[in-house]
Amino acid sequence: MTLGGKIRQSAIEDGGRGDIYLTESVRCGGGARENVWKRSKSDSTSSDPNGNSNSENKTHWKPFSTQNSAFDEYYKEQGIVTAEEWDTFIEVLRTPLPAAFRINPKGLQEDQKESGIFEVCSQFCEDIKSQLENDFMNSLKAETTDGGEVEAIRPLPWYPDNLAWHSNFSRMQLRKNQTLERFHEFLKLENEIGNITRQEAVSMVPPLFLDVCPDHFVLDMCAAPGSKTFQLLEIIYQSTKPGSLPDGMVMANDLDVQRCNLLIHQTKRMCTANLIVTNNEAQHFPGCRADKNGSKASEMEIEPQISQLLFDRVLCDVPCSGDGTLRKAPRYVEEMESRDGQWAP
Ligand SMILES: C[S@@+](CC[C@H](N)C(=O)[O-])C[C@H]1O[C@@H](n2cnc3c(N)ncnc32)[C@H](O)[C@@H]1O
Repeated sequence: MTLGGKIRQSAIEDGGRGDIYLTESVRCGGGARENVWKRSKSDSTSSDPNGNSNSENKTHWKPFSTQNSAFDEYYKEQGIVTAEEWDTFIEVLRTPLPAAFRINPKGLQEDQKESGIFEVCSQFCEDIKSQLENDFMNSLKAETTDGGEVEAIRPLPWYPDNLAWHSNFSRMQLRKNQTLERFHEFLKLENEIGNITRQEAVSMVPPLFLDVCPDHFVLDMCAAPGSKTFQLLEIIYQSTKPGSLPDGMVMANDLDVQRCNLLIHQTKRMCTANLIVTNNEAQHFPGCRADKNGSKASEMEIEPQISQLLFDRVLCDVPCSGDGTLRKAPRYVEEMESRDGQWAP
């Protein structure tokens, strides 16, 4: 399991000292998620039953260390980061990762894009964009004036149609006051029903480079937990008429069956029939037989020489070091150790 898939976390930096405080998302009884702070044992009597945090009780929470000499030693041994770049590297790892999310454009039609008539076919997408541009961009700006940030939220300039957004707020900041909480609730709700997907900006890049068309068959070889699978589905749906299915499809594969489960949970928000989830080793992925032109099963039996299914695009998002996750989950800096030459929590 990669670090990213292990736990959903967010961090907030404590003003002057550079210590990083961590919030964890935990599953509560009814399936709802609530943020809690990690506390030292001696603080057990001062808990806030509502999980609220403020500047008064913040002093009770234990900061996670962002120092680990074994981590430094391991990295220096690899020779990946030069001595001159070392301080910058560590500084970047200590900087919390900005939150980003993408609007699901399902049903946005190319021809309607030109004529400017979006309302009927992609009502949700346009409503969400309008709410972000006309409501939250202004109301959240007021929240950042003393924090020095100019733009609280903004579209990522390199993502088409202003569909991907960057937010300067951490999860804890989003809970700080009513205006931010309203934005937080908006994000949570729209994410739950599939209108937006929270995904790191850098993770949105590879599916864009694939230049996927609505009729493409795409194989996502290391797909869980499914952020890029969801994005690929969005792309194949983007020019499809509402009420009809795209000609393309995504086959999403992962070696880890539990992570396949996560993937299914993520992608069911898309309500699509154009997704197949498989559980195989990518290096031994079996050949698939199917007729892209849509022969019926009965016809396939009559014609067993049906050709091997070829994919138009293959995305292989192989496991990475996971070090970037330290920016979201700084406690791993302290917890990680080198085992058999592998760096793991
Ligand atoms: C970086 S993560 C993929 C993230 C995913 N593409 C996303 O955007 O949400 C790498 C994935 O590769 C899977 N994996 C590792 N070895 C694999 C293998 N031999 N075959 C297929 N999947 C593998 C892991 O289970 C993990 O889910």
